[in-house]
Amino acid sequence: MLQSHQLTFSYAPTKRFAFPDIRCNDSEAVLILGKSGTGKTTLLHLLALLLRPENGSVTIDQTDLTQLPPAKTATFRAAHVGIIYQKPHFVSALSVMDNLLLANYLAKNPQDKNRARELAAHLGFAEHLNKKTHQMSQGEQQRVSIARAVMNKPGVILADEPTSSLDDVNCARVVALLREQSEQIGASLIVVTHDQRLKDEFSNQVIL
Ligand SMILES: Nc1ncnc2c1ncn2[C@@H]1O[C@H](COP(=O)(O)OP(=O)(O)OP(=O)(O)O)[C@@H](O)[C@H]1O
Repeated sequence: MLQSHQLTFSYAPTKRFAFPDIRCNDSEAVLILGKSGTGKTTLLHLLALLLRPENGSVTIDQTDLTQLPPAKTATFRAAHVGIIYQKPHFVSALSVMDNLLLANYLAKNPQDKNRARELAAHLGFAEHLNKKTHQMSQGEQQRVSIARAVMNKPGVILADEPTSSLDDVNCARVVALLREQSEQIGASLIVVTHDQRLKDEFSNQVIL
């Protein structure tokens, strides 16, 4: 379960954001819609504590992230939050398999090759596990991103514009996979986007 309360953030005194509260129960999904520049990525980064809010709190599975000592934040995030970025960030020197296992390592969990193989088979990139990520198409890379985000069965999945660069077929496929994976592990799924194609896919919506 994810809940934010009265989050505010400033990049500069003239650029201040006060965000609506977000609540997303286990196995549920919330779509956060907004035009370019309304602060969608900023909000997502606050929810993951990649940015520290000026005020307010972010609670994930009963832990208030804003109260965690900085040294514990990265490990908590790695174990409890799966993040899918608009453009996937991988370690280019590593294989697809090792990029997936890195998620386990960063969360201080045992490396689970079987889970990586299962996810790859289910998400349709089993034959690419030994490749480097740059040898895959954008749609394939997006599916690897989803697999990496759920490697540790996190309580929360945060997706930043997961579909904006995809065609309609891959857009529908990525949404279906995100929902299916989050329901399977009982995670809260938060998607931020300006992609109007997703409007009809989610009943819980927050407009920025
Ligand atoms: N590091 C930064 N320093 C100063 N201003 C920033 C910084 N990052 C973002 N901004 C500004 O804050 C505002 C919100 O940015 P943000 O990336 O959260 O918007 P967004 O809604 O995700 O936009 P888009 O849909 O275009 O990705 C923008 O006006 C942006 O210029």
